[in-house]
Amino acid sequence: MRIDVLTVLPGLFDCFLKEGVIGKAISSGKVEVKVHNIRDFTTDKHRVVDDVPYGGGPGMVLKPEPIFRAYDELTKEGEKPYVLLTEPWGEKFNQEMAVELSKKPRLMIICGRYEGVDERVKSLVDREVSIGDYVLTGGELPAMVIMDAVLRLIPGVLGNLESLRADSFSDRGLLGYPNYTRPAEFRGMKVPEVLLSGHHKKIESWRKEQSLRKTLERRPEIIENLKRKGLLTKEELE
Ligand SMILES: NC(=S)c1ccno1
Repeated sequence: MRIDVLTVLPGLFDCFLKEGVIGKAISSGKVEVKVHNIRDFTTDKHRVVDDVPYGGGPGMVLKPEPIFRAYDELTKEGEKPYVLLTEPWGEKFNQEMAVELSKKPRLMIICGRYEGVDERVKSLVDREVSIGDYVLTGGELPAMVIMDAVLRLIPGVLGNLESLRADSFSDRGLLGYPNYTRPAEFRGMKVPEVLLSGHHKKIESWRKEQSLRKTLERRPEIIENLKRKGLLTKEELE
């Protein structure tokens, strides 16, 4: 997969693209991520990327020209990207969308900033995406959240596919089970005996029960939804 990011603050991505699982995936060539400074696509000597809103009002709006120039330049060759725009009022990002996006060969993420982008930029956009109902100083952090959730799903990026399977939200949207590691007792808190038993069937059923219990406690609507769709087994319903 290739991802092109358009932003006025490229430096925000430096650590994200160098460290951890994402950094390794990029350095090993499993995925390609290119961050582009929208200012590099301006033509004036002050490299202006924003302007006051028509009709008045607070703040500044990202101008269309530099973004269109960037899009035209970056899409001259190769597959056309699926274009996302990160904005607070976009479609809510979730694991289902992450899975869908992970199957695209190429993405472009336009990071909103200031009061937002000129509305005409949206003629380039396939999906406006929000990571939550709150307003940030810009769309760069949402872009990193989306890239993290999407890139980890690319085959070969996560060493152990098992951890993908055990993800929260990956089994019918159920929350993940509790995890423990050594020591077996820490400050009087013991690891559940079943996890020390070596009995894989019992461990699996304990994990399933914990996952259902946690989902029922924290996200009962997910259980109701699965019940309505007939996606819970008889045992799980008991
Ligand atoms: N909630 C999102 S995605 C956002 C983008 C910019 N500000 O908030």
